[in-house]
Amino acid sequence: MITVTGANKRYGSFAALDDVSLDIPDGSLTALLGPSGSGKSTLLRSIAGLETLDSGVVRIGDREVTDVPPQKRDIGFVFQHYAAFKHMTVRDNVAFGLKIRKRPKREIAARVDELLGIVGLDGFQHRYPAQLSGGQRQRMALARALAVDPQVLLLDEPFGALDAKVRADLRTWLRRLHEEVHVTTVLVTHDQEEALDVADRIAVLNKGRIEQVGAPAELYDRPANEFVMSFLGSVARLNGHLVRPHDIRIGRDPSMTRARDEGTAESAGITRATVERVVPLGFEVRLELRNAATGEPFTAQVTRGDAEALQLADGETVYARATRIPELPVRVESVAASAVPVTRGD
Ligand SMILES: Nc1ncnc2c1ncn2[C@@H]1O[C@H](COP(=O)(O)OP(=O)(O)OP(=O)(O)O)[C@@H](O)[C@H]1O
Repeated sequence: MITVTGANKRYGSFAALDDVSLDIPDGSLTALLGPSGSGKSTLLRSIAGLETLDSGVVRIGDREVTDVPPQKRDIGFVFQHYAAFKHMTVRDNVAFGLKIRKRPKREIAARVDELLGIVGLDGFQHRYPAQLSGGQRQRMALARALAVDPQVLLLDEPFGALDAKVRADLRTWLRRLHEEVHVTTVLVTHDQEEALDVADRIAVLNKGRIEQVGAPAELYDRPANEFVMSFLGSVARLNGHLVRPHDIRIGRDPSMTRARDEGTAESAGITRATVERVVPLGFEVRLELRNAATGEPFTAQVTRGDAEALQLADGETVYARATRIPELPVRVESVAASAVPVTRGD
């Protein structure tokens, strides 16, 4: 277990970490997710010992490490831009930590071969870093971080500099690696899809504070507040409620929800909207709509079958109704406003 308790870090008057407490269970893959500047890297670097907290305590396992230097914390660390030793082969880069620990040569050779197999770099032993692709270089970085059998693996946007396809491949690969190696892993990312895809726990950060911690599905389905809900996926605002685009039903006329029996379209929670764009996304279709009453744009996601049945075209009028409205403890006026600190949950 990694435990951070009451962590504070200021740069001048700016609070990068504002009384952060977080438990990271053994063997988990926890993502620190938040917008740029929310304090994710500062928190990770504090766990690594690369940053000194103004106050607060960091524990790794049963050891308090708050004042322990990074090299004595039993951690592996991978940055976005991994600084490999350019003049060393892949094999020597991965072996580096073991060599300085003066492990027997045979043990080092066996461990390096094993790791290169795990990260899918068999046969690349004798290449130099410049002869690897970006994705291969990051996998070498992971092998190097894992070589010394750290108690904890800390990853700061490790795939951040790679293109979308390579990122997606490496995500799948990291998840499999974690299933195999099971080292407690903390991953910093600003990409909600990456966090939902890879992590078994997510801590959402905003302005130096933790908004919510939980399993991905828990955060997605039961967000603690509008910030978490907006950050974990697309949202639309219908009749003052934040809803997911796939929780919106679209019809050609207001009676689609038995509104006639219940009163006017507005009282039944139906929104009149204009179709601005119909965007096919494979199985689903994204509808870009504009609220006829407020002029606000929003999107709805429907199946291709539903879209075809509706025969939608740009400029047409449709009616939208939320089929599911998550209960949020705090309501604010707009999605944009949810980025200001209103949602502390305390
Ligand atoms: N050495 C420093 N001096 C001054 N301010 C700093 C320093 N390091 C970080 N900050 C500020 O602290 C805040 C948090 O930074 P941090 O790097 O933890 O954010 P982040 O969530 O990781 O963002 P990003 O995804 O952009 O890296 C930012 O506003 C940043 O400008």
